Amino acid sequence: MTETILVVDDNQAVCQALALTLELQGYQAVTCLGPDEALEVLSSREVDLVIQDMNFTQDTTSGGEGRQLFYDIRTCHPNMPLILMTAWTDLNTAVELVKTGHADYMGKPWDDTKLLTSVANLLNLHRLSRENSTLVRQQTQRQQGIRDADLCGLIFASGAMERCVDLAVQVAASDVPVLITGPNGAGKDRLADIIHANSVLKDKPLIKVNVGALPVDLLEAELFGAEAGAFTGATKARIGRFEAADGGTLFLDEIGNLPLSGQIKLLRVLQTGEFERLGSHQTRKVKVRVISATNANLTEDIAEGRFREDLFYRLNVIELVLPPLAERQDDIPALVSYFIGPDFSISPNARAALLAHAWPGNVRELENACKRAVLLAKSARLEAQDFGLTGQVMEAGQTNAPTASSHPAKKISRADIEDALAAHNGVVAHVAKSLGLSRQALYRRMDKLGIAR
Ligand SMILES: Nc1ncnc2c1ncn2[C@@H]1O[C@H](COP(=O)(O)OP(=O)(O)OP(=O)(O)O)[C@@H](O)[C@H]1O
Repeated sequence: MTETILVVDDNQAVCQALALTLELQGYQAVTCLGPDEALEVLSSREVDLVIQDMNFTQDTTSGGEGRQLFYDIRTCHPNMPLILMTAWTDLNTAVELVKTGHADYMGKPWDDTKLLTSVANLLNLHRLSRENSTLVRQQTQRQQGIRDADLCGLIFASGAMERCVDLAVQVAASDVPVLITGPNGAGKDRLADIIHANSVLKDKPLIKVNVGALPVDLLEAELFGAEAGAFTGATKARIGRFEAADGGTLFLDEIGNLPLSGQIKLLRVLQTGEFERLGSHQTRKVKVRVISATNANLTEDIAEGRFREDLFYRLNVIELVLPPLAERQDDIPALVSYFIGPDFSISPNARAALLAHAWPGNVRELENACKRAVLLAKSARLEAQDFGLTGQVMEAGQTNAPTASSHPAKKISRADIEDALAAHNGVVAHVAKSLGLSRQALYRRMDKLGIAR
């Protein structure tokens, strides 16, 4: 964008010379011969910088007129960058004015190079301060929006989480589908609660289905319902979760685990609201807002034919990317004090260890570590060893990969699982806990890696 510079000088020749110099540098120059005209221009069009003389009436050399114009401009445009063109008699006044900020002075006759440098510097400074004010304003608005929202007990202190929560609160107002992506235990379920709690549907049901936790053959009956006799063991008719959520919100966790046949049905409900219970030809219709979540790389699943692309775009109208805990370190102390409660505190050593840990199981792992620390603590001041942190620590300078659906969540390796199985004598509940995974997530990972159950 071309920046506009207003030149105010009672000498027409000076105006023309300055305008030419500025225009040759790509600025747009507007000239006027006195203060009244200058103030009129400033009130009627966008100006980015003013170059002004200090005296406008013949035989006046006090600089008083220039000072008056300076303050008149400042009254209406407090941050307007200004360059004062001074004769030696005005120097003291100019120096005094420059001290108020956003201003510079140039002795007459001026040096073109110095003048252009000063113009560029002031414009740059002005741009930065404008950008900064925009950021501050946006942050204040965000914080206000978040303050007014129901955060369902979510604890956070990091900017990354603030942005994520802000987006959740904003999208809550509409009824578009939201896909929450992020690693296990990072708080995707919590974010779904926030979206529902701040939506117009907040008094309607919020139904949650962990798609990954259900056996494939029961999943469709669970989602869409089944008539009696629809499959072995279905002795009576059951309504599905879509019907239960009618008028409200349905949260589909671990959506990446939905088999292809279920994906087709889900796509149809999202498009038309229609579906049939298993074993029935009667078409039913519901109005449900769908929030889904995944820790899987759905774009990879699409490329490998495991997930329908059309369904992905339906679910993913808005994507909320929840960063891993290791990428939002400011949340760690806040979460720790919440989980250990007011009767406990942590030593500086413990704090350092908690910040250095890589948290592959994210907040769930942190919550478990805190519970353990509180149980085993010998005093109210918790030490690093009370948290039992073994295994992964963040390497210096490490930043984990982003968790957008195009990037996989941090992997728990075969060796991690085998080590944990050995350490916990194969007790899956303990292994899952130590890795910060749900039992189902652990089983799925073991199956994928070919580790015997
Ligand atoms: N910011 C937070 N403040 C308080 N508790 C949190 C926060 N984030 C997560 N938790 C707690 O951590 C645990 C795991 O969170 P949640 O179930 O929401 O994670 P998730 O990403 O849905 O995990 P999964 O992918 O395994 O389903 C829960 O007990 C949840 O209440």
